[in-house]
Amino acid sequence: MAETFYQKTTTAPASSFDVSLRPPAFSEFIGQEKVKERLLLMIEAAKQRGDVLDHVLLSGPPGLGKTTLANLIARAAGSQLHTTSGPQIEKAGDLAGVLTNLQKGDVLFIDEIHRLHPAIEEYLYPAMEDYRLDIIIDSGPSARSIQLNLPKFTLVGATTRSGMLTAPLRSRFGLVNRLDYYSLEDLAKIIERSAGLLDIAIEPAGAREIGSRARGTPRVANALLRWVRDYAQVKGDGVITGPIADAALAMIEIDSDGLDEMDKRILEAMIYKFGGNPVGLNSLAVAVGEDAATLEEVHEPFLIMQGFIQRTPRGRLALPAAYGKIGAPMPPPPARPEDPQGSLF
Ligand SMILES: Nc1ncnc2c1ncn2[C@@H]1O[C@H](COP(=O)(O)OP(=O)(O)OP(=O)(O)O)[C@@H](O)[C@H]1O
Repeated sequence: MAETFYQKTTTAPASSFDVSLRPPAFSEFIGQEKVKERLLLMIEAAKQRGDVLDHVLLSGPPGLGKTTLANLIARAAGSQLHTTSGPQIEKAGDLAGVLTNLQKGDVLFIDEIHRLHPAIEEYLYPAMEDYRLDIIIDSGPSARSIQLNLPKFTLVGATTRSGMLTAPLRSRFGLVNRLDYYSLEDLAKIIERSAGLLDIAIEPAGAREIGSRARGTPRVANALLRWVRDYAQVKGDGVITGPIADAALAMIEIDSDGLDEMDKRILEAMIYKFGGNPVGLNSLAVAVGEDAATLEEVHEPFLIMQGFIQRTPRGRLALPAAYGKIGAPMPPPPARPEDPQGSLF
């Protein structure tokens, strides 16, 4: 399946390693059962009707398989996949170029669709709804609109920030799917599958050890596997056992819950620098020296899911588990203003 020239994977951090491990069929895609079931049903129904698939939105933190699913949707539908991303479409002309290059039934994958410019997003509405593109050419008094008919196509949008998607865009997707973090069982299966493909000897305990520290994320699991393989080769006999995986991950400071140095720095800043008070995203980003978007898309969802922090209307708050993780004493409970020095009752 050839991919078009405008595929520049500047924003998608998939490496050639990721690509080589990408499941080639739904049957090899582990986990996310509900999402798979819905997609397969939708593909089957469209095939029975001889129709083109409806538009699909995939949301969730990075590395959970959105790009992989876009590939699988195109394959299962027997369609050609075209890939681009929100930031790559800078002008209406870029979008027109992409859309007019499509054939009937093709799948257009737009990664980071929440980063599309609002003016460009508006061109997408009639394209998605009526397979029509209205473009304005020229400006001033000679400005005029021309209408292009597009072939029926399927848009697969991926976003790590579904909250940033505008309501009109979201409502134009026939199916909206949120990908969840993977269970330890599924991650262990993914690691064993990847190890098989890469010819790495691994024991089930080794796969579980890596899986338990992979932040619920297949891309992280595969990256850790690669590191542990190197460690096993140099420090052991090449076989990834539980203790080898444990020692290898300790060496790169990934703890037993999968927290890395940045996660711990975030918890420390919240507790020590901000005194355990609610803190805003930007202040936190400055305090830990990390980009606010990375904090929000990568670290925060994982720390929330693990019960270390909470989002409140006043900002991010460290929970008791965070104090336990970094060995800080819990703050005293706040004084109750409605209970001044000795009430009468
Ligand atoms: N369910 C799965 N089973 C097996 N491997 C998986 C699964 N999901 C993802 N992977 C592997 O994890 C890696 C990352 O997946 P992918 O690139 O699809 O993530 P993504 O969600 O699109 O990330 P991003 O949004 O950051 O591009 C790939 O190597 C892929 O093969």
